[in-house]
Amino acid sequence: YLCSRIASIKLVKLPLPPGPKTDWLGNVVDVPRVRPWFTYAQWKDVYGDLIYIRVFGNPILVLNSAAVTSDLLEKRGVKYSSRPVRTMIVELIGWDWLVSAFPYGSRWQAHRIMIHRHLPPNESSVKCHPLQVQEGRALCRRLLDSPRDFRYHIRKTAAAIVLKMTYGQRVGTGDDYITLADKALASLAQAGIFGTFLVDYIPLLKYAPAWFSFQRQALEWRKHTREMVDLPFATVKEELAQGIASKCMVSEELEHRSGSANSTEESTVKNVAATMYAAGADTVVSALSAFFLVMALHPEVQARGQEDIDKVIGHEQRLPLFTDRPRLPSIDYICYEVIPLFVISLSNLTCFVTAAIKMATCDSSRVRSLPWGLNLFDCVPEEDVYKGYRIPKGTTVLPNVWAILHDPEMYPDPLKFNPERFAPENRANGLNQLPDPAFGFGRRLCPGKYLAFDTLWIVVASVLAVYDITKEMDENGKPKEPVVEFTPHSLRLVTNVIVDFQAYLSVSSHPIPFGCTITPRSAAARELIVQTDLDA
Ligand code: HEM
Repeated sequence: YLCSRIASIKLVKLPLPPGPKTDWLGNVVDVPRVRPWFTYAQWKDVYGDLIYIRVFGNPILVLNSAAVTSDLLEKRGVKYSSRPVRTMIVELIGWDWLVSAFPYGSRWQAHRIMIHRHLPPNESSVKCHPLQVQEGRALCRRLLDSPRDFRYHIRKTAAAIVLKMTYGQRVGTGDDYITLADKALASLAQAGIFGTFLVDYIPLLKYAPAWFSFQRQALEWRKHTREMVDLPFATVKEELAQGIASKCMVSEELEHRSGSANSTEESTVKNVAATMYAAGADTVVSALSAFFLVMALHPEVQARGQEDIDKVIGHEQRLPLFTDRPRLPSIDYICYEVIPLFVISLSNLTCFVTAAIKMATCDSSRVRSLPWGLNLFDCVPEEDVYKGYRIPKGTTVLPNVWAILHDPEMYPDPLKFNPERFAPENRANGLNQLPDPAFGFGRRLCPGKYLAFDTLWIVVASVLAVYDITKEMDENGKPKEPVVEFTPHSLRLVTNVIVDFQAYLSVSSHPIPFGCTITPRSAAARELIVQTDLDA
């Protein structure tokens, strides 16, 4: 007992990690509301890779390099994988089913195991490939009919893959679910910012009578949140009872239990399915939108990808398949370089920040990224010591993914959009590592990583095989520069997020609406789009 007392006294004496000065309330005053990750990256020169700040009294530790992120979130994953419970969002509005918001523990683990049954942790989910090929082709068809609606089409593509996989629903019949999910996800956008409601600061207020306005609001949102989880699940259950259910995650899990799932098992299936949609649809939309934007801006990159596709399959008069992938590395490079362009968020901390970024709009200055931010994150459940610093219990940890993916020592000329950086000859000495930090770290690493990347790959390959993406023309026939800015996050679809401190984390960012022209590359390409079977 004495030893542990002495150890804890010693711990208290250890210094906190360095960080900027605080005001008399203990808050850091000069954290910008917009793109704080840039400021954190700049503070690296002054304070180093670990920066400790306080906001509204809450301790926050920013991790500014891949090395410290790996040390804490990966090597000490047991301590650094939890999430704080947020009163308004989780307890009152009912986002208690969102796996990405679960505190670390056995409940999270049971859900995670089920996710891995359907999304293998270290490899592509090959059984999803036919669906992804099909949706890539369907997208090409839709683009032919109404190319100007490309944003709407890619949203359908992303939703279709996750919906079919989880609930066996096709988009069309699944559109109702998309609307339902949008309504629920909108509550995250509106209530997610920590502090929007007083109950975030004073959790005891959750016991306030139902006539309080925040309670009424929470109740209304709760209805949508519950419906998002319950309704599609009930539909699959009903279809199973009638013997007409398609093969999908929910039907497989329920069949596996031969209809005798207990209520805990049933709720695990429900939660996992709804989380996959919440986590997987909007993030992929961000990626695909960013792809169209950079293709309009970088015709030379597009031409290089098309040239490779033509060499590999052009003469076969067909659209790409996953089996072509080993021979089409340039498509992989484009996808890798697109990933740091959009933001995902995740997190129990968050933002609402204007992640609007000026990406390069002209030939000379190409910016490789930006609206990105800090990856989500974890709260420390017990005091820890790292590099001689004390990390207090309850500290929220923010890995600054932007800084990691734009570290000039790792990614030379990091703001240049340059897919070729990922070619083997440019990756010697640990340079230009794949942008894996975009998918998180350690035990909470995104389980949809391979699914997401495969979707991106097949869409990029299919679209480039048959379309040219160019800037729109103005009334004088001159190219119009697309608006190159990113939203702080999608107002309608905020995925994966438990939003916390305003200006501390970015959620999910999309390019703000921009125009581009999408035309078939040739008459043969048009014919190919029309003639190709959707099924691979
Ligand atoms: C480009 C697309 C995507 C990106 C960039 C992305 C990124 C992330 C990140 C950064 C996290 C948090 C990881 C952490 O806490 O360290 C996460 C969590 C998660 N993602 Fe993704 N994701 C994407 C697509 C998907 C897809 C398609 C799915 C599934 C269909 C998915 C399912 C999940 C789930 C279930 C979690 C929660 C994991 C947990 O808390 O244990 N994601 N994602």
